[in-house]
Amino acid sequence: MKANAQMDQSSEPIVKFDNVVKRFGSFTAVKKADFEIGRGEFLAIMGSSGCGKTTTLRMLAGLEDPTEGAIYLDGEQVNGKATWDRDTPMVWQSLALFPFLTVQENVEFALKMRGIGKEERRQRADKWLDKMQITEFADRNINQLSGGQKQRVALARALVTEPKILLLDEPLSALDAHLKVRMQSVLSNLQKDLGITFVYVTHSMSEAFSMADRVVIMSRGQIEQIGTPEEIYREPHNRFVAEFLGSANIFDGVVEGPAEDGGWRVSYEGGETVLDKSELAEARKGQAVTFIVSAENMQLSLPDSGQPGIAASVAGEEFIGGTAMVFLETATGQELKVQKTHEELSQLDLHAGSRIIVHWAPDSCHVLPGETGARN
Ligand SMILES: Nc1ncnc2c1ncn2[C@@H]1O[C@H](COP(=O)(O)OP(=O)(O)OP(=O)(O)O)[C@@H](O)[C@H]1O
Repeated sequence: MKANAQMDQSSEPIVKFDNVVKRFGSFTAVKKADFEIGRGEFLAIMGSSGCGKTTTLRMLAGLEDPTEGAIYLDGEQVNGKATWDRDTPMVWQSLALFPFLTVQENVEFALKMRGIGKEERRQRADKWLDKMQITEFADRNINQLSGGQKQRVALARALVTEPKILLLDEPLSALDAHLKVRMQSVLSNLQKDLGITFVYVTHSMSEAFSMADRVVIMSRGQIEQIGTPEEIYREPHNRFVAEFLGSANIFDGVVEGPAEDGGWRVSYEGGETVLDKSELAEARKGQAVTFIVSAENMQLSLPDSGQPGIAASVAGEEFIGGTAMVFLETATGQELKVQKTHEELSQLDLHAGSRIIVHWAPDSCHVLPGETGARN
C-alpha cells in the first residue's frame, strides 16, 4: 500500500523497517512491516488489542528479533544488536520506575550505567528534572508521587541520555481522563522542543490523532494504512480503517455507467449516487465499488420535502458535545449514522421511529481504494 510520507526529505529516515516479519512459533504477530520514520517525526502506531503494535516497538528497541527482514536505525542494520547497545530508551505503560531509588537516582540511573561521573550525572539529571518541572521532588521516593509526577520522572529518566529516538508504549493509559489530556500536551510540546523522534504505541485514536505527525494503523499484524491524521480521517484506505475510525457510513455499490456531468452513476442497496472522477478515474459498467460518506456529511430531510435519498427510520441518538450522532436504519436493514448540531435536529423534531430521508452531495463520497474492484 501507499504510505503518504510527510517526512523531512532532506535527511535519511532515522528508522527503516524493511519487510519485517515476526513470528512466535506458527503465529505471525507482525506481517511484512515496510515503512520509514523521519528524523524528528512523532509517529503513532495504533490498532486494537493484539494487532502487533508492541511487538513492532519491541523489535525497534531490540527486545525482540525479527524473524525475517531488516530494521535500520540511523542507517545501521540493527538485527541482533542488543538493546543496551542501541540508543532507544522506552517509556512503558507501567513506567517501570525503581521504587527503591529516589526521583533523582531514577533519573541518573542510565548515566550511572554508562559510567558517567557523579558530578556530571547530577548536572545532567538536574537539567531534566527542571525541564520536566519535578525538581522539588528530587529527593522523594517514587511511591510518594502522583500518577502525573511519576510520568514526568519516567520521561526524564528516558531522556537524560539525550537519545535521538524515544519509544513510548501506552504511557498514558493508566491516567485519568483529565491528566491524560494534560500529559498529551506535555509530550507533544516536549517532542517539538527537543526535535527528537517519538514512536508512540496506543490503542487510543484521540491520543494518536491529537499528537502524531503520522499514524500507522495496524490490524492482525498487518499495516493497513500510514498517513497524517488528516489523510487517514479524510481518505481511509480500506474498510478496516473506515470501520476503525467509526465515523463513516460504508456503501457497497456497482457502477451503472457514466453520469451526465462527468463521474460515474453508482447504485447501492437502497439508492443511486454519483461518484466524482477524482474519486474513480476509470470504471466499467458492473464494476464493484465501495465508498464511504462521513457522518458529518450526511444530510437529513423530512419525507414530505420531495428530496430524493434513502428512506430510513430513527433508531436512537447519542450526544457528542455540541452535536449528536443520529442512528438510522434503512428498509433493507442497513445502519447509518448522521452527525448534526442540536439546533438542526430540533428543527426536524426527530424521535425514535421517525421517518427521514438521508442524502448527501456527490463530492462527499470517498472511494475506498483498498477494496477489491474499487481501484482507480
Ligand atoms: N512472546 C510471545 N509469544 C507468543 N505470542 C506473543 C508473544 N508476544 C506477543 N505475542 C502475540 O502476538 C500478538 C501481538 O502482540 P502485541 O503485544 O504486539 O499486541 P498489541 O497490539 O501491542 O496489543 P495490546 O494493545 O493488547 O498490548 C498477540 O496475539 C500476542 O498474544
